[in-house]
Amino acid sequence: APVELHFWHGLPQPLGGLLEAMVAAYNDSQRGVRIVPSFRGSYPETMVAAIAAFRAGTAPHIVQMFEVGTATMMAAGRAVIPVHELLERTGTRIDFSDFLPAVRGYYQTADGKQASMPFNSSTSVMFWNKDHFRQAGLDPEKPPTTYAELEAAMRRLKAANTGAVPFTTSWPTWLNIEQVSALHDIPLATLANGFAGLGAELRIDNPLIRRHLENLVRWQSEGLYRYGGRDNAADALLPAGQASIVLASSGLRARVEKEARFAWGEGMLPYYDDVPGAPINSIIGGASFWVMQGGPRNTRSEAEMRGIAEFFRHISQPAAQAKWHTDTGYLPLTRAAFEQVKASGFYERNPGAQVPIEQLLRGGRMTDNSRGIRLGGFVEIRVIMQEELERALQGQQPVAQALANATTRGNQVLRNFERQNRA
Ligand SMILES: O=P(O)(O)OC[C@H](O)CO
Repeated sequence: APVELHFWHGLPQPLGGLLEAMVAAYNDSQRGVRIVPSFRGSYPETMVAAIAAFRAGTAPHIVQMFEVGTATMMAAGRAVIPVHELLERTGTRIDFSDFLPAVRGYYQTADGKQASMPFNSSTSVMFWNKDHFRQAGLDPEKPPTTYAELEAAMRRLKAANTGAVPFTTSWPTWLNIEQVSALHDIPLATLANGFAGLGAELRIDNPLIRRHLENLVRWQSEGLYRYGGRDNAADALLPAGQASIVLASSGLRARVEKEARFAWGEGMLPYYDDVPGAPINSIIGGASFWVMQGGPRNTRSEAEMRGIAEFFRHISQPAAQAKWHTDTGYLPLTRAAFEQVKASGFYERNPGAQVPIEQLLRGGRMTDNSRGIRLGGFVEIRVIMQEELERALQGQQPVAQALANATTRGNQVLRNFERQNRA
């Protein structure tokens, strides 16, 4: 009988279905392994469930974890089998040198060892409703590129009475704090956003982030911006025709393709053009796959380890990568897959689908501020930032207060994490 491997994921539809179809095709392609996928709710819910299951001795073999949980998983000790160890122990070769450095590096330890298996990496982009642009007398083929242009476009859209709010952002902190910091080459935290070790402190209370969040509050009061809720809740607004411009994960493309009943485009994130040197590259989002022990007294067998390693080798191949990228809008993670998709003419047939890659390479100089974020307890810190931002948007506190509070509370989480992990 084949080895059965449990795989928990956190992707909503239609992405979850595409992921499960990928797994089903793999199951059909060989006899040794059967992977059993199961949807466990949002990324944060999946993370909490996997950690609790480890304690109970019932953890899945593989769990999909968003990038925000990376430092936490790296510190999870015995619960996790690092990918480099899995590959060594099973004698499996995966050529990580062909992976995009921004992706591979996000999931590597300080000494360059692969901790988790990159899979659905995204970056954030802009989707816009071309029909609404036409109604507003805007060029539907020219999305705003700067925040000044965005504001002008929002006013035109509002005046056109399209029935939709002009602008919204999904993943509120990813888009409005984390990506804004990266694009403008400004630190989110000290110690290279945490990559240089424990002991980092938040630096989000700075003039650029204050200015941006104050803009959101102002735009909201003028009916130009709508806060769409925490995490990916605002994803629904663009495909439903309820928002004309959304900043969201490039992985939203699959849903827009499926649900939008209007012409739409995919473009780069806007930036503040009076910030010298901006914009540089955006950071990745999305998730990677972590290998877990079953529990404190439930370790994996050699056959299970071999099965997981084989599956990881399979998903690193150009064919699997290219299919996932073109089906969903997530990045092609290897150069080989990108070349294959380019040669197929896919980007000519699907304008905008190359934007995430171009934006990830924009500026050509990744810095400590645009490499990514490696902060312990970042899942919790995001909740704190969302809470404080919400209070500002509800008029309960000025943005300056929200940033001061988020910094104090977030730094407390960082200090606790440091204390628990220094030993
Ligand atoms: O929607 P995803 O999968 O690209 O994830 C978006 C963010 O990275 C989550 O932190």
